[in-house]
Order: sequence, then structure tokens, then C-alpha cells
Amino acid sequence: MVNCKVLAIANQKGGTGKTTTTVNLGIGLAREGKKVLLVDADPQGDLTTSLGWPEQDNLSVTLATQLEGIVADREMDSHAGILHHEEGVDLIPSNIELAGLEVMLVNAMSRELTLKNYLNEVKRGYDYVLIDCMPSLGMLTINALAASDSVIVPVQAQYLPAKGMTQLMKTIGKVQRQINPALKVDGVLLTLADMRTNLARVTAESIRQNYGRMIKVYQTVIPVGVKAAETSAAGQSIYRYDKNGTVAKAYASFTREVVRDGERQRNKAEPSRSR
Ligand SMILES: Nc1ncnc2c1ncn2[C@@H]1O[C@H](COP(=O)(O)OP(=O)(O)OP(=O)(O)O)[C@@H](O)[C@H]1O
Repeated sequence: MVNCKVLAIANQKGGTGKTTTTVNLGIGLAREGKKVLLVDADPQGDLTTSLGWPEQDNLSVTLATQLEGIVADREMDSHAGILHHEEGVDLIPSNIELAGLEVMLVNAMSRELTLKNYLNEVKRGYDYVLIDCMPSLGMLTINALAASDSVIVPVQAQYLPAKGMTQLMKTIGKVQRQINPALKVDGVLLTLADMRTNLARVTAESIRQNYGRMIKVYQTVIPVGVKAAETSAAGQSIYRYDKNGTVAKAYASFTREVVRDGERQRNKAEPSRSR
């Protein structure tokens, strides 16, 4: 696809809903008719488990294999290892081998661009590539930011995230200045919100106050839901596991926001097509 959009789902804080968002935004986009590739860029392999491959150590080709091939400048079948989930998305899986690869990257030529170089070989067939980042700002996350058009930042609505956000924004700024000037922050997604309290609203206001107009907070807020915590073990999206629940409705609405943003950005980039 000429207009493939690469999105990093990133926050160096753990447990903010990155993996859950990657699964349900990805499958949400597939349900809107988009061709979607999900990339597990976390050696914990949570995305791979969440999509139904808990025995990830048995996978013969993973993201680590492909990146190692790029580092070693070896001829590879770049589509080898891509898995197909029954809800219509593809996945480049990961397991703990990716941790060793991160160490190897430090001494590699174009070390920040290894993931970008790999994705350039596979993204052609997709409308969206979503990268589930690990909870750190190390070399793999830098690779994800270098390979992306935009970042979405899931933030737990319960916590005022000022300090962690500053660190993340500094890293994004550095990547924009030194590696990927076109990188955008599409927005902050408030997750795990207890809808009985006002905390989501307070957190959204705090982000707007601290980051001004620089960062958009998505209209949709993802509520806490018991069923949402069970989807990972079931290897299913929330749309299949609990299709009438509030979390499924919220992720469907968030997906529509992301599609609208994509259309707006495309029309801006190609004004003649919007007339
Ligand atoms: N809306 C929700 N309602 C209830 N539980 C949720 C919801 N979203 C995520 N969870 C649960 O919260 C935990 C953290 O979510 P998730 O793994 O998506 O976060 P993460 O940011 O990817 O974590 P890590 O930083 O460890 O990679 C998981 O146990 C997940 O099942």
C-alpha cells in the first residue's frame, strides 16, 4: 500500500494498556476493512501471547530472527514468520530472543534504523502497521519511533503522568531532531479508567495543561472491565470475547477516531484528492 501508516504504541511506564490497545485497535481497524500488521516489539512477547500463541519459545522465526538477518546483512525471506490471526490481522511475533537482539543492536551499523529497514520490506501490503513497544526507552523503542509515522501513548487514567510523560516526550523530541523529523504524536489514550470517578477528566486536563496544544487527548476513554483482563488468556479481541461490553464499545469508538485522523492527515498531505 502506498499509504501505509506505521503507528508506535508507546509508554515506558509498565501496565498502561499498550498491548491491549495494540490488539483491539489492530483488530478494530481490520473490522473497518483495513489490512493490518501487528509487530510485537517487546521481548516479553505479551502481544504474541494475547493473540493466542503462548508457546512463543517454539516459534522458529520471530522479529528477532528478521532483525538479526538485517544486522548480519543476510538474504532473508522477509515474510517468513508472519502469523495470521483468525480475526483478520497479521502478526510478527516475539519472544525472549528479542532481548539478546537489543544488546546486539548497540554495535550494529544503522542501529536505530534496523526495524525501519525490516518494515520497509513488509509494510507494502498493509494499510496500518502497529508496533507494541516495551516499557522502556531503550534501543528497541528508539527503533520503533524511528520506523513510525506517529505515536499513540496509552496512559492510565488513574495517575497524573506528568513525570513519565516528560521523559517520553524528550525521547520523542530527540528522535524527531536526529532520526525521524516526520514523527508525530497523534494523541494520548486514557486507559483503565474507573468511570465512577472523575480521574480520567482530571488526568486529561493535566496533560492538556502540561503539554498545551502539543498533545491531543483522544475523546474516547477506555474503561476498566473484568472481561478485558481475560481476553489475553483467550487469545481473542474484546470484540469477540465480550462484544456488547463497555470496553468493546470504547475500543470501537477509539478505532474510528484513529481512522478519521488517518483520513485527515492523508487529505492534508494530498490536497488534490480531497477536492
Ligand atoms: N480496559 C481494561 N480493563 C481491565 N484490565 C485491563 C484493561 N486493559 C488492560 N488490562 C489489563 O491490565 C494489564 C496491563 O495491560 P497491558 O498488558 O495491555 O499493558 P502494557 O502497557 O502493554 O503492559 P507492559 O508495559 O507490561 O507491556 C493486563 O493484565 C491487562 O489484561
